Parts: sequence; structure tokens; C-alpha cells
Amino acid sequence: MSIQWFPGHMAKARKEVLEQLKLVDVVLEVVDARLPNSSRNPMMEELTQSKPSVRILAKADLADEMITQQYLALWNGCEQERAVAVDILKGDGIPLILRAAQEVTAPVFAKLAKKGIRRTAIRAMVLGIPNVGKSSLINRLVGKKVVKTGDKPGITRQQQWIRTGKKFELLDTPGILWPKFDDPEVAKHLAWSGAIKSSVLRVDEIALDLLSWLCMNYPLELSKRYHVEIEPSCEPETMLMQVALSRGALHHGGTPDIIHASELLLRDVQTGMLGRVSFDRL
Ligand SMILES: Nc1nc2c(ncn2[C@@H]2O[C@H](COP(=O)(O)OP(=O)(O)OP(=O)(O)O)[C@@H](O)[C@H]2O)c(=O)[nH]1
Repeated sequence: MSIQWFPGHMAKARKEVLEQLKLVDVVLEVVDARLPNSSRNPMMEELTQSKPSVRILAKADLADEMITQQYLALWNGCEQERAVAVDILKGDGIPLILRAAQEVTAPVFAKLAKKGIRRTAIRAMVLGIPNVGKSSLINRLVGKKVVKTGDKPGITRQQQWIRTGKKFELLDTPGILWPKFDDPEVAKHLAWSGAIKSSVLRVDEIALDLLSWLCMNYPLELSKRYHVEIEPSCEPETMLMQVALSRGALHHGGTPDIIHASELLLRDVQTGMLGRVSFDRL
């Protein structure tokens, strides 16, 4: 989360990922199900090229189910690619990952078998931008805590293979790549999801933007959570006041504390208290 992505770091992360890719049969690309496009690395296609991949829409428990289904339908179309939605914390959907990895690597293994090369396990690596759930996924697949926190791109360390099940071997450290910061829409969605720490941004501006968007896309959820009628002309400033009143974010004199209200709104959205929300749309 605290990675500062300077050009030098990006180049080093890219080089490391390219080295790791040579070792594996399949890439497990983790994205956030609430923003499946915005939480991808801009060079992902180029980096993984013809490598079979399984795209994992993590945090599906927080995302709008209908939109998640649309992304799954879109991304499940190719021979070399599969997409699955998972709740890593609960373990929902996890068995689908190994099945998908077997499917996409089957042609490669068939070719090897024809050449008389027999390999028992599929080798995989987990890859994605910060905070999408890569470490949680590795720990979940392995069944215990194996990923050390604080592993950052640019710090070269010995990687190890760990077995998960009989037919699967995983690199014990995820590949970390940078998000698409230069697209303002993407940056906004990353901030709303919590992938960019709001402490480096103006929290009230993020909250006002988010409220305008929620008024249009999730008015019922907004109305239910903060006990307010949503007018067609929804004014985000008025809404934020309402959030402050409804959640008790008040200064000593009883006036609304806009900064605290903004933080509470973001927390409500990021933890699913508002309901299931997806920021990216097809
Ligand atoms: N609700 C929900 N939370 C999740 C899920 N997967 C991961 N998380 C949470 O998301 C946060 C980030 O997860 P990590 O596994 O640390 O993500 P990461 O991609 O390894 O993050 P970096 O170390 O910053 O690269 C943690 O608070 C996890 O508990 C999921 O499927 N659902």
C-alpha cells in the first residue's frame, strides 16, 4: 500500500515480473471485483502475452453481483483465459481457481506430454496491483499464512515454490505492479475502493465526488443507510451534511464535521456497509 511508484521502481517491478513469468505455466491475475478494469496494471496484456491466465475478481462479496457477472461473461470468452469471482476471506469460489488453471494449461501440458515430458504440477504465480488481495489469496490457497507482509517490488529475495494440493505449485510471493494512475477516472475509482490511501488526497473532495456518483447509481442504498430521501437534483454537499447528521459526525457545537463524515462515508462504502457497489461499468 505504501509503495511509491517512481519510474525506476516500475522498471524494476516489470523486470522482476518478466523473470518470474518464465518460471510459471499460468498467471493468477488478481483484480478488485468492484473495479475490475481500474485495478488492472496498464501493461498486463503486454507482460503476460501468450501465457495462460486466470483473472480473479477478488472481494466479490463487496461488488454488485450483476456487474461481476457481466465481467465474467466478457472475460471467459477466450481459450487461454478464464475469470472467476471469489470472496477470499470466506473462501467462496476458491476451488474454481484451480479448475480454471487446469483448463487453461491443458493444451500446454498436452504438448509437453507429446514430447515425452511429464510434469505433475501446474506452476503458477499471483500478480496484481497493491491491495487487491494477492497475499490473502496465496495464504488462502496454501491454507496457512505464508506471505510475509512488507514484501515490496524492488526488493529481490529468494522465492520458493509452495504446494497447494497435489497438482499445483505456487510462487510464495506475489508479483506487484502499479495501477493506471494517469487516468483520472481510474484514480477516482481506486480512491473510492481504498486502494489509494485517502490520506494523500482531499478526503472531502473524494467523498463529494462519490456522493454524486452514488446518487445516480445506488440511490436506494444511500437513502437506506443515511435515512434520507434522494431528490433527482441530489446535491452532494447537502448529502454530505446528511451523512454527518445521520452518522453523528458533529463538532462540539453540534455543527456537521465534514471531514469526519467524509471518512465515515468512505469507510461505509469500502466495508460494504452501504451495500454491494461496483465502480467500473462495461
Ligand atoms: N471483503 C473482502 N476483503 C478482502 C478480500 N480479499 C482480501 N481482502 C482484504 O483486502 C485487504 C488487502 O488484502 P491483501 O491480501 O493484503 O492485498 P495485497 O494485494 O496482497 O496487498 P499489497 O500487500 O498492498 O500488495 C485486506 O484487508 C484483506 O483482508 C475479499 O475477497 N473480500
